[in-house]
Amino acid sequence: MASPKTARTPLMAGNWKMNLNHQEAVVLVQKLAWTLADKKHDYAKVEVVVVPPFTDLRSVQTLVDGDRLAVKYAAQDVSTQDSGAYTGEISAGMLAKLGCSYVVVGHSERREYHAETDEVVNAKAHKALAAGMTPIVCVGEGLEVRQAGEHVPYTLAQVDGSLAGFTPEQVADLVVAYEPVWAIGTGEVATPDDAQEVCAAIRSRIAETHGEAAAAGVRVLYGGSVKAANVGGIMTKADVDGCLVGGASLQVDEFGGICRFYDMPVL
Ligand SMILES: O=C[C@H](O)COP(=O)(O)O
Repeated sequence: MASPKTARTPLMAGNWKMNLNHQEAVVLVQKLAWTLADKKHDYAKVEVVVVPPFTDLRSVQTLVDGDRLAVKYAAQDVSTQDSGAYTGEISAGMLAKLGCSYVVVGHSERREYHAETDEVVNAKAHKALAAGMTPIVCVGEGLEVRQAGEHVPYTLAQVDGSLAGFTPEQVADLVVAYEPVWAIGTGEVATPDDAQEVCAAIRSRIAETHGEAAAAGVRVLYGGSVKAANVGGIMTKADVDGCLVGGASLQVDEFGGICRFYDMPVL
């Protein structure tokens, strides 16, 4: 398949989940920017995205704008609705107004604790894109599915459902994050070959459903216990274009190291 990895800009996204208040958020983003500035980080070479809780976004926006930082930021979720009587929901328009570049949709914790189906994830991804943000569409199997050897078809079914109704041009600009649930927050990182197997299958499926150009453009991330120590090996894989990082993104040195993956040992 014609999908040279070099044509895609690596993306490192740090999903803070329900951690850090708005003051702590500002401190972390400042420290991250300083750490990367010390290394003369080229943000055009590796995109850096933080994904704070909703309550932190305005403070992060103020810092990023005020200090003209190249760090981008994203939301962890978005409503399927535009406005109205949906208590607790946050619309894509609100997030776009705050300057979010990306929106994570369909994270396994949303799928598990909030019963989000592929249909809901798909609706959220469409809302994000319509508002000018890039969805980071999460997919991935649980332990039982993995043990049954069904992880590839299971994940591809999620890809099909979550990407329904997008044009090939839209898919080319999307981000898909493969996160095997058994590797999230457990310390059980998938091997680089495990990550490559499913990320390659996702790209092949997109080639079938949306064409070669979409497959060549779409960025496929791996997520699940990524750390500075193991990112080097994961990023050698041809179909892994970056990482969606949880726990390690709360530590500046860890996440800074992950963003500098090409300086890290390949284990
Ligand atoms: O969104 C991030 C993933 O859930 C991975 O989390 P983790 O790096 O803590 O395993």
